[in-house]
Amino acid sequence: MDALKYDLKQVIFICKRQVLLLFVCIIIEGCMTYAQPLLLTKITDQGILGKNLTALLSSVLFFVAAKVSVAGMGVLRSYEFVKIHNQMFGRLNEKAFAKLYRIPISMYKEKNGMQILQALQTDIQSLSSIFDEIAALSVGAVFQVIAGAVGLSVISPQMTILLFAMIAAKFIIVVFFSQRKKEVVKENLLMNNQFMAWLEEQISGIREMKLWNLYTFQNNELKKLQKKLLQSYQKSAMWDQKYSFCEVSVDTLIMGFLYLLGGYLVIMGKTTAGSLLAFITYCSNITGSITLLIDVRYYFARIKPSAERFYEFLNGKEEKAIFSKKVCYNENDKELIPVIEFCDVTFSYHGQKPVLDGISFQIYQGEKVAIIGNNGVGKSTLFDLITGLYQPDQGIIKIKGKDIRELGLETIRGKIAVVSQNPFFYNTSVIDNIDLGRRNNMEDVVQVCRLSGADSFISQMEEGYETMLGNRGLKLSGGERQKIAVSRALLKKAEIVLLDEATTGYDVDSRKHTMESLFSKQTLVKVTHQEEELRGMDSIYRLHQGKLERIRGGEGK
Ligand SMILES: Nc1ncnc2c1ncn2[C@@H]1O[C@H](COP(=O)(O)OP(=O)(O)OP(=O)(O)O)[C@@H](O)[C@H]1O
Repeated sequence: MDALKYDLKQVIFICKRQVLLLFVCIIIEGCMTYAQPLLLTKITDQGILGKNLTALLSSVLFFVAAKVSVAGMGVLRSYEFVKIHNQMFGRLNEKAFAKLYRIPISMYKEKNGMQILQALQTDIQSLSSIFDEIAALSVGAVFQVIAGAVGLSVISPQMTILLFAMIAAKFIIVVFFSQRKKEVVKENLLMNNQFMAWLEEQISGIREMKLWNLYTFQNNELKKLQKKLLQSYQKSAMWDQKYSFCEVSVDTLIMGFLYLLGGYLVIMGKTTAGSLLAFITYCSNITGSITLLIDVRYYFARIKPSAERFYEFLNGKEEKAIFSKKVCYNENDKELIPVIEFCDVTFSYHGQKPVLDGISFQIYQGEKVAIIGNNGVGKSTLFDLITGLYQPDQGIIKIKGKDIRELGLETIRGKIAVVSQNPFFYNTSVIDNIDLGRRNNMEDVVQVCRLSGADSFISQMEEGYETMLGNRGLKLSGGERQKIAVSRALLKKAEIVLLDEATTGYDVDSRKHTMESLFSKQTLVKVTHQEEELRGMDSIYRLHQGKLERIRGGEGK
C-alpha cells in the first residue's frame, strides 16, 4: 500500500494546478452549501410567514445564485479530476509496460499473455478510478460536512450531537460490508482472469478446434467456467444490494427521527418553521456527504485487491543487468578473444535435471559453427543463454571476453541477431516487420530482401512492402516467414548471428544461397538437423545428455 500512496502523492504533485483549482471549487461549494439553508430560513420566516416581499425576492435570488454556483463548481471539479485520473492511468500503464519488458521470459511461458494483460488492465483502471467522480464528490463532501455541521450547531447543538451519534452507527455497518466486499472482489478478479485466459487459448487454438471438431467439448468447458464466473458476479452484486438496502434504511431512520424531534420542537414553540426547514436541509446535506465519505471505505474495499495484485506484479522477478556498466576493451586483443565463450555452464529449468551440464567452448571472430543434436537436448536453450533470456545456474558466459552480466543484456542483444524456429510477426506492414524499430531506409531493406530471397514474393504482393501481414503474420507461408526473419537478421548487421533451424521451410532453389555466404563476415552459430547444412562449417558440435562434444574443427585461433 506504501507504493500506492507514493504513486498517489506523485500524481498529486504533478497535478498541483488541478489540485489547487479543486480546492478553490470545494471552498466555494462549501460556503454556498452553508448559505443555502440560512437563505431558506429567511425565505420562510421573514418572506413567507413575515409577508415581506423584498426579503422574499432578495433571499430567493441569493438562493438561486448559490445553487447554480454549486452546480457550476461541480462541473469544473469533475473536469479537473479527469485530468488527474488520466495522469494516474498513464503513469501506471507506463510502469506496467516497463515491467513487462523486464520480466524474465520464463514467466511468459508459464502464463498466458492475455491473463497477464487482462489482470493489468483491470487493476490499472481500478486504481485510476481513485480519481474518478467518487473521489471528486468525496473531497467536496468533507467541506460540505464542515459547512453543514457549523450551520447545524448554530441552530441546535443538541440535535447535532444526536445526528453524529446516529451516523457513527452507520459507520459500523459499512466496516462490516467492506470486509465482505473485499473478499468477494478478490475471488471475482481471479475468476475473471482465469476465464479470459481460457478464452484467449481458444482463439489461439481455433485451428485445432476446427480440425479436431472440438467445438462441443470446448463449449461444455465454457459453460462450466462461465457458471463459476457468473456465480461469483452474482455474489458480488448481492453484497452491493444488501449494502445499499442497509444504507437506505439507516438514512431513512435518521431522517424520520429528526423530523419527529424537529416537528415536536416547532409544535412546542421552541423553534420556528424556517429553522426546522434549514435544520432538515443541513441534515440531508450532511447525511448525504457523510454517506459519501463512509462509502469511500466500501469503495476502497473494491480497489484494494487490485492494488495488492498490481504492486505485487511490479515487485515481481525481473531480468538482472539489463543495462550495461562501462566496459573497456583492449583493441589489440580483439582477434585473440573468443566472441562467444561458455565457461563450465550448467542450466536447468526450474531446478529439474540439467539441460546443459558443465559446458565449455569458445567461438572466435568470423567462425561458422553448427550445433546438432536430437530433439529436446537443449540447442535452443543454449541460444537463450547466449542472448541472456535465461541465466545459467552455474558458470559464466562471455561475449568478447566480458561476462554478459557485466556487459548488460541490452548491449549483448544489440550485438546479436537471432532467427528463431518460430519468428514473431507484428500485425503491421512487411517493411515494419523487417525493419523492426524503423532504423533503416527503404533501399537497405530492399537490398537485404534481395539477398535473403524475400524480395521476389514481397514484390508480388498487392501493396509490396506496405502490405499488412495480418495477425501474427499468418498470411505468410512457413518459408516466407523464415525469409523475412533472415532479412531482419541481415538488416541488423550484428556481429553475431544465431540461426535456430532458420531454413527448414526453404525450397531447393533457396537453399543454394547458404547462410554462411549471406553472413560471411559475421560470427555464425546455427542449429540444424540437416546434413547438407553442415557443409562449409568451421566447427560442428553435438549436444547430447547435457554435454557438448566437438565433432569437427573448433580448434580456435
Ligand atoms: N520453459 C521451459 N520450462 C521447462 N522446460 C523447458 C522449457 N523450455 C524447454 N524446456 C525443456 O528443455 C529441454 C531442451 O529444450 P530445447 O528447446 O532447448 O531443445 P532443442 O534441442 O532446441 O529441441 P528441438 O531440436 O526439438 O528444437 C526440453 O526437454 C524441453 O522440454
